[in-house]
Amino acid sequence: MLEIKGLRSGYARGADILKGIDLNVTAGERVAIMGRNGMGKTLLAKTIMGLVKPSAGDIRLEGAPIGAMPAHKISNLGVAYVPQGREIFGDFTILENLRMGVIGKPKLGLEGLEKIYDWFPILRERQSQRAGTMSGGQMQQLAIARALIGRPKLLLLDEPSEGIQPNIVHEIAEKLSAISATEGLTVIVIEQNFEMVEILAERVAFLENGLITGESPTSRLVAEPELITQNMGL
Ligand SMILES: Nc1ncnc2c1ncn2[C@@H]1O[C@H](COP(=O)(O)OP(=O)(O)OP(=O)(O)O)[C@@H](O)[C@H]1O
Repeated sequence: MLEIKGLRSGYARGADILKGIDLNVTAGERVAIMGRNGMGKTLLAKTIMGLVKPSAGDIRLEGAPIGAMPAHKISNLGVAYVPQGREIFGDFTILENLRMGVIGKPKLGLEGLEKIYDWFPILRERQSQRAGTMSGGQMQQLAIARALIGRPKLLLLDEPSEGIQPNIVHEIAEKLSAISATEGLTVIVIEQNFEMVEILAERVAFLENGLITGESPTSRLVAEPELITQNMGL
């Protein structure tokens, strides 16, 4: 459903950090992108989302070229992004934050809210409270829920385990796997934390020096964990 070929991209003109990314993700698949800090994982997510324009290469979503599209159009085609750091509006209530997930989507209202609340019951319980009062794990659930309420086909997550306690990391990974399985949601997760990757992703692609330098089924990395450090150039 997502085909990336020869993708080059950078934050500054003429300084490409991604130097020819090739990556194919099939519908309903859950793929993790792992790599050392500063390798351009966030840039890859931002480029797929249309927040940074590629300087070369091709990105296709279900066959349609999206590389030159602005972010709101890509969002309307069914791609959602949960950024690193979550970007929750702490002064707004949980429900108000969820409403933001359907802004700019004229065909969607809050009809998906009950399903979202069934997936993340803490958000139902606390819907009228200010989001800034929640724990890191609860805020991450809210950020994911805000992305899901727009009914994406492809969900991009950037370091969702950051700043979250291990038991909540497991819970979020299991929840996302279940949602992906029941809804056919395709997931690309940028993640350094293998505990989340192990539960959530079926396959790992390693990003090193601007290229995808290796790929492996997650099960193989569980059996041979030394492959993780080798592939990450550590
Ligand atoms: N807004 C920006 N303008 C210019 N350079 C940037 C900007 N944001 C990040 N960079 C640099 O671009 C490179 C790639 O950053 P990016 O955040 O995409 O990597 P990453 O693999 O996601 O790293 P991390 O795991 O630390 O978030 C890094 O060297 C970073 O310092």
